[in-house]
Amino acid sequence: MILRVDNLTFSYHSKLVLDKVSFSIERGECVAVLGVNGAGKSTLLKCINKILVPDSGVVYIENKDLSKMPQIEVAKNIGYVPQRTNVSRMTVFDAVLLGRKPYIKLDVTDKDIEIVKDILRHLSLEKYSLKYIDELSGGEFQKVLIARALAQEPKVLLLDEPTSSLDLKNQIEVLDFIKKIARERGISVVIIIHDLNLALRFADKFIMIKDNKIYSAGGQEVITEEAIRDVYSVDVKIEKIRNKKIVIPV
Ligand SMILES: Nc1ncnc2c1ncn2[C@@H]1O[C@H](COP(=O)(O)OP(=O)(O)OP(=O)(O)O)[C@@H](O)[C@H]1O
Repeated sequence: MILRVDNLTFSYHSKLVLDKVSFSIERGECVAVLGVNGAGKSTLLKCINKILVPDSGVVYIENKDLSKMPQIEVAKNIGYVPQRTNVSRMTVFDAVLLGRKPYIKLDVTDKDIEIVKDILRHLSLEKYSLKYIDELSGGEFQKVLIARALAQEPKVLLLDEPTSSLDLKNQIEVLDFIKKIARERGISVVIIIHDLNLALRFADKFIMIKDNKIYSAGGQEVITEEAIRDVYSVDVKIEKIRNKKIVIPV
């Protein structure tokens, strides 16, 4: 088991957001976190990434208590792509190289450069290498953030709506690439994603959050018409095409 969240409770001041949330993720598994706006999904990722400190509960990475881990170790273990971020003006290459920061002692090594080049190539970002990140489109910038997190070679990758600015082709390409790299390198992925059909295509497991708690968790079987009605207050029909579930709002 790579990541274990045990009884995590978090409040902003007196507002309870996460109430005794527990789940675990195996190596190479991709897990989608689902729930309405404001359900606490981003807060959950921030607690896992030690940006926020939970009121109670423990996050374990390979059985090590995250709260006792030095920040540099956290950075080697967890890559995080936030929903919104400000990055100072730099080239795409340098922005992705920043992902190597936890590993760089004195100088950037050939290995660091190779890793960055390889990821840029895989995400079709090579042509933007020397472009400044503030000259990119929203979707291109989102891909750079994903590339930076992958350059970190984390054990756990946390993605907060990483494809929200991407066009359909890029959404599929980027998610397929993340899935492939997760499988090959045994990276566990936790992704917040609003598009249920994209989630069904990408994720091995699903965690549905409602009223500060986990409503249900498991494989595709937890994505049912009833569950979606309960969690999102929306009526949908679930069909199967080529044995894959498709969610259709009715
Ligand atoms: N810094 C903050 N201070 C106080 N309340 C906050 C803060 N950040 C988030 N909240 C509140 O906590 C709740 C959970 O927010 P969070 O961003 O985790 O939800 P979410 O499920 O990720 O939503 P979305 O799908 O809209 O991104 C919301 O009610 C939000 O208003």
